[in-house]
Amino acid sequence: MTSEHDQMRPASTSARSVGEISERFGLAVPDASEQVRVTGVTASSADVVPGDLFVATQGFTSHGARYAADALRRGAVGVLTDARGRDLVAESLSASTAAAGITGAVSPVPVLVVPDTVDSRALLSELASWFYGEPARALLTFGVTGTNGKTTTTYLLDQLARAQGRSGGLIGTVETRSGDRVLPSRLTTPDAATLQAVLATMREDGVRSLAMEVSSHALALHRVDGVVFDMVGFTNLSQDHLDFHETLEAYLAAKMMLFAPERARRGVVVVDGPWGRRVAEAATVPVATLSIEEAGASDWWVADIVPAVDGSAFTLRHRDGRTLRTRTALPGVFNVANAALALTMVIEAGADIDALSQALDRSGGMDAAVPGRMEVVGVSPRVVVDFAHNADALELAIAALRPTTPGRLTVVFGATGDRDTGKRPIMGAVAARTADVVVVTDDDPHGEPAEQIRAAVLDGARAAAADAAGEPCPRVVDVLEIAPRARAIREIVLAAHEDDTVLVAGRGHEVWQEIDGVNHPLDDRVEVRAALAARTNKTKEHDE
Ligand SMILES: CC(=O)N[C@H]1[C@@H](OP(=O)(O)OP(=O)(O)OC[C@H]2O[C@@H](n3ccc(=O)[nH]c3=O)[C@H](O)[C@@H]2O)O[C@H](CO)[C@@H](O)[C@@H]1O[C@H](C)C(=O)N[C@@H](C)C(=O)N[C@H](CCC(=O)O)C(=O)O
Ligand SMILES: Nc1ncnc2c1ncn2[C@@H]1O[C@H](COP(=O)(O)OP(=O)(O)OP(=O)(O)O)[C@@H](O)[C@H]1O
Repeated sequence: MTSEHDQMRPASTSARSVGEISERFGLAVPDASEQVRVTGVTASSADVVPGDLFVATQGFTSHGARYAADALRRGAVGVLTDARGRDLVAESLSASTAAAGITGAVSPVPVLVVPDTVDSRALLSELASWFYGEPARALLTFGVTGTNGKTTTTYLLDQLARAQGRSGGLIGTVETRSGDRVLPSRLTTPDAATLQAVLATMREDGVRSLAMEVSSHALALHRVDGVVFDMVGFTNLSQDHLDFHETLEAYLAAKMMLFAPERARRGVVVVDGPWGRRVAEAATVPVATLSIEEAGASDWWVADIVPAVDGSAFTLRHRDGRTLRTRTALPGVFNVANAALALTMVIEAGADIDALSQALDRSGGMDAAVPGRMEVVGVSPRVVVDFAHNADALELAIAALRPTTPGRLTVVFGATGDRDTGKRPIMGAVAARTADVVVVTDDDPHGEPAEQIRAAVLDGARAAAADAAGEPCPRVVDVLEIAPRARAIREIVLAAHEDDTVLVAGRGHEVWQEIDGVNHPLDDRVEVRAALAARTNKTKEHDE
């Protein structure tokens, strides 16, 4: 494989000729090129493997056609692009020839041009799905959308597929998994060409069930147009990603696209909030409703939740009397919501509730561990690493840990640069309203000065801490600023008492911190373990 990145491609694909592609999609192409054989499709020059058709679309930062020379050098046998892209392909090739001299020049390839009336991203989806033989049809497909809980719910769906004896595939923020093959993911939902190649790989690997996260970006940018999910699920909606969607209404509208016949056959919607109720009402495919908060008002609901340090037991009930009692090892009521959604999706997709119940009893419940999601890295003091990176998730994560924290609850977190700036003070305020110690540090600053991001978070935290101090029952909240992040984690873990809880929020499974376009290694779990080890050594030295 010549790609810079690891990727999943099916070992065998039926080659299609350029003539076949141009005819199928009504694209003009020079006659002499019709016999050129295409063996793969990609939208990223860095991912090209020899024989690929390189689909060059207009992006937000550049036009893919600018990378045509790179794609050809890696073995692309054709380029599909729009009218502007055709000119850019020519520019890219002549610039590359000028730079390399005639001997290093890449040979021109057929360029298929998409008419102005056609959306190139939508065409990419349709083309990739057709090219790989509509691989989604070979799988039982589950798609999950919502602001929070997608990753967790897909891991739980994957576990349920395995409990039912089906080999599972997974696509989401943390990783992409086909049978035993695992790759770290670059996006939550991959671009259409990558997605269809992964689905074709799963079909080849004998995977029978797919659990996949479907982000709002993916829906808005046509990444999943080539899939009609057998079952889709909606977790919740709260403020996030407004740098992209601009308004919550537009964000909801993007999520809603999943609940239409073009994208899904059926769905399950958590209706514990106004947004979920709107999704259920406006869906144009049949949906079952699920509530965690209210019994009897929806098709399914959760009852008898018994929370514990190591997860919660709960009962899922249907209005027709069907029930299933099980447990999830993930802490917090919000994880009961994720577990109940996964169960309901599987049951609504046709699983027998009693057989499922027995399978779960045998395996000890829903014990899927999700990397960086409420991951307990230390027990005394308890140190939990979580991916909460918006106000709603942060509040719920802190609330989930409060009942089992005899001492003080500290939260260490920051906000990302260049993204949804409005959520920063809200996150600061939420943290100060719910934790005892708020430590504001850095997340991924991207291209923004880190101190500017921290200042916005601190504004919200300090205002809420002042409010807490003035309440009838005053609450003392310490608000600290410590950077960089590794130092914040180390200092807080070293200073914590044994009965305290430290929540390190926002980065979960991530292993790189991006500052000004440069990736620096940073894994919260590694930093926590190092701080815990330093703590142990300090205690030993003290005892000696
Ligand atoms: C807004 C957005 O989603 N942008 C994604 C989109 O970028 P774009 O279309 O603007 O592309 P571009 O960077 O202008 O480049 C134009 C074209 O040139 C191609 N190119 C570019 C460079 C190169 O060397 N060679 C090359 O061929 C690109 O593949 C692209 O087709 O397509 C790119 C290639 O697939 C993605 O890397 C990029 O994700 C950016 C980095 C991103 O941060 N996306 C986030 C916001 C995102 O998609 N997040 C969601 C949800 C997350 C969540 O719920 O928390 C997700 O699904 O991950
Ligand atoms: N059902 C839920 N409701 C609210 N918050 C949740 C829920 N499930 C998880 N969370 C919180 O959101 C964080 C992210 O969870 P998860 O990764 O499962 O969601 P996600 O939708 O995949 O997020 P992202 O798209 O950003 O990767 C968790 O670490 C937890 O703090």
